[in-house]
Amino acid sequence: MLVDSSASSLPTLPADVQPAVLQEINLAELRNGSASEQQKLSQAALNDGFFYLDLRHPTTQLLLGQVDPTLQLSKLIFDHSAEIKNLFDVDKISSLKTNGYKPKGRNIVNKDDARDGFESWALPRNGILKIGADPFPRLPAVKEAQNTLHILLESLEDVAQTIFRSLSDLLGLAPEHRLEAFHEPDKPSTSILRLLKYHARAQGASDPLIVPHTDLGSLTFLFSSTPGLQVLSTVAGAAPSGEEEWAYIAPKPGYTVVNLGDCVSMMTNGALKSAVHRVGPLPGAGMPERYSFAYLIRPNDDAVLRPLGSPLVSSRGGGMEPITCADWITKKYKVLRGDDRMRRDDDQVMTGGRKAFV
Ligand SMILES: O=C(O)CCC(=O)C(=O)O
Ligand SMILES: [Fe+2]
Repeated sequence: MLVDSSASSLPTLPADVQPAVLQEINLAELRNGSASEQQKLSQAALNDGFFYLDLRHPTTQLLLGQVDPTLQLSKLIFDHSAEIKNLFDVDKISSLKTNGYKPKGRNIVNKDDARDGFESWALPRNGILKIGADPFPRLPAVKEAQNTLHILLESLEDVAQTIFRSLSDLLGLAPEHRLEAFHEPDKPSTSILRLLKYHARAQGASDPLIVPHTDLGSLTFLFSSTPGLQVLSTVAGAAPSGEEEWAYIAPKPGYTVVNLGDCVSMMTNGALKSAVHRVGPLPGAGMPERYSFAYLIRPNDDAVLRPLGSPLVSSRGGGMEPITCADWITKKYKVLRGDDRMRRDDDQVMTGGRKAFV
């Protein structure tokens, strides 16, 4: 069966669940310099770390048109036998985990070593956009989808530039410190398209399917038509205590869910928020089978992450040692894989110290 994000048979959030209330930003208007859209982006970036981006304008139809074909590719890929998928084991074929397959259960979801409930497949932005000379071993199905993937990534790179411009204006950054200068579209980076398949789980188990985490990148564009994504709330709409601090982010057709990641948070000493999120079962309904994909934009390979000079960026305390994105990837994956269990700074690495990684 083909994946069709408009299919009415897809699960929805139970009616009594109050979803997170996020800013809704119109991309076409943001591009045109709309003050109200810039204001909403500032609010989202300084407070929530998550927002909805409206892609329904005629100028973004081409991008939106690649969403279902990408979900179809994802289904095709995960339908391969374990034997074939394991030939592309991400931990064997890619040192920085930018290309290949991760089977279900390889990552931890808590400090007791419980294991995740999803398969994922990383596709390297350098390979798809033909930047640099890294080898790009891939399945025939990926080769055949090259046109879709190229349009998807090129379009999202362009959207990211619009967001970086607006955030750099907000921060009042000097030209050489502007976020665009760290994310040049024609320079190599460790950006990836991550395809995800969550396995169905019967009602009852409460463990998340993916560990509470902040994203290892600068900006993430998320696409899924099935609920399950949750944000640890500073976001309006979520209750203030206990389990209920997790608010579901309802899928919104025609929109992408965008979140800020570790890199921009580190570059602004936490002024730009990288929100903790996870994927969990639906209340009273267990976990439905769920496909999603995320494009994680990361800084260029030569960028060093350290706080930038801005009136909004505090130069005091809380900042981390300067680090390259490659070193951050290595450090974070050690925690994620459970290689380096129970270190004192695990929660810092996984969730920016939000104590959500328990
Ligand atoms: O599947 C989702 O909705 C979220 C995936 C995610 O958080 C990630 O890939 O970093
Ligand atoms: Fe994430």
